[in-house]
Amino acid sequence: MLRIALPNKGRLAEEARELFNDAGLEVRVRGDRALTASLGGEFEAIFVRAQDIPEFVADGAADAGVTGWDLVCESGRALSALLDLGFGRCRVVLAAREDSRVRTADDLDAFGPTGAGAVRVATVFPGVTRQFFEERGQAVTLVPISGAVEIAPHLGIADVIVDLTSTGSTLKMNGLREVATVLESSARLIAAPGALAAAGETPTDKQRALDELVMALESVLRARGKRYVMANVPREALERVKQVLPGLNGPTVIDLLNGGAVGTSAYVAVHAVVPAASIYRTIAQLKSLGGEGILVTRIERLMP
Ligand SMILES: Nc1ncnc2c1ncn2[C@@H]1O[C@H](COP(=O)(O)OP(=O)(O)OP(=O)(O)O)[C@@H](O)[C@H]1O
Ligand SMILES: O=P(O)(O)OC[C@H]1O[C@H](OP(=O)(O)OP(=O)(O)O)[C@H](O)[C@@H]1O
Ligand SMILES: [Mg+2]
Repeated sequence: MLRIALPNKGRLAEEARELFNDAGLEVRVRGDRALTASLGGEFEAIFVRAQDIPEFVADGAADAGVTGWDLVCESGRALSALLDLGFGRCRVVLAAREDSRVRTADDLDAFGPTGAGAVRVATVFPGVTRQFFEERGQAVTLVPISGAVEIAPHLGIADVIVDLTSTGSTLKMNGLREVATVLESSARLIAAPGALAAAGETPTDKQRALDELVMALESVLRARGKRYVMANVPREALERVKQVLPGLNGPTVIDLLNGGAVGTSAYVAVHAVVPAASIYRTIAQLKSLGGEGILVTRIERLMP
């Protein structure tokens, strides 16, 4: 049995569950507040706080987990990210009051009447923050707090903060200016390196299950940004159509057998996988090349 730790609530919970569902690992919860669930086959989920997942995976309480990279870094544990899951994108940043003189991290050196070392940094990421300033050779005083960090500079308990941002609206709303990026984060699938080989169960079974999980999630993530396009296009426009539809290995071209001999029909069907972001342009280009019966569908999984 491969046990996977998933966030029970908060920013990452819903998208993690959706991704696993899309990959065929349907979360079958026994009740509203159940802490474990079967994912079918040899997979089971435990639902815990995103903050605790790095510890659980590092200690072997779970074989793999889904959590934010920021939390993995903060834990300081040796964990590998097997996959970037693409959601929960945010940054840990250094921010100062808009009305302060601090515009870059270097400005902290000249901060305050007592000089370097006097800068107080409020954060829920003391580990990541300490490492950031250590690497820069700057002495700071950490003010660890557990939430609502943005208010600290206005309360006079800190000069700057290190906190999460994505759209930037919380910083702005609180009169703060982003000064430097400390860390870029997104949700990752994590595992402890070498842990599966040491587990009681036949190591190859767990490792194989984990490999299958990675492949299943990867194929769903790859498919999300793509669309499958089908169209009937004039045979004489085929070369230009190929420019529009590069596809994975170029489009699949299928003869339309409307009574005539193979290779003689005026139209051919073309199928291709294209980036979802430019689908509107692909359709317009196919249209202008005489394309008809254009059909676009989502793809569930994609394995190259
Ligand atoms: N604004 C955001 N945009 C994108 N991802 C975010 C954002 N805020 C947090 N995250 C990601 O989600 C993770 C969990 O944050 P979440 O808000 O769910 O928990 P929390 O508020 O830190 O803790 P809790 O609500 O359990 O007390 C973060 O560590 C980060 O990886
Ligand atoms: O740049 P933005 O898009 O404004 O996002 C940043 C905010 O999002 C997170 O808080 P969240 O909304 O998760 O609330 P929380 O403080 O209860 O965790 C984070 O702690 C920031 O406060
Ligand atoms: Mg939050």
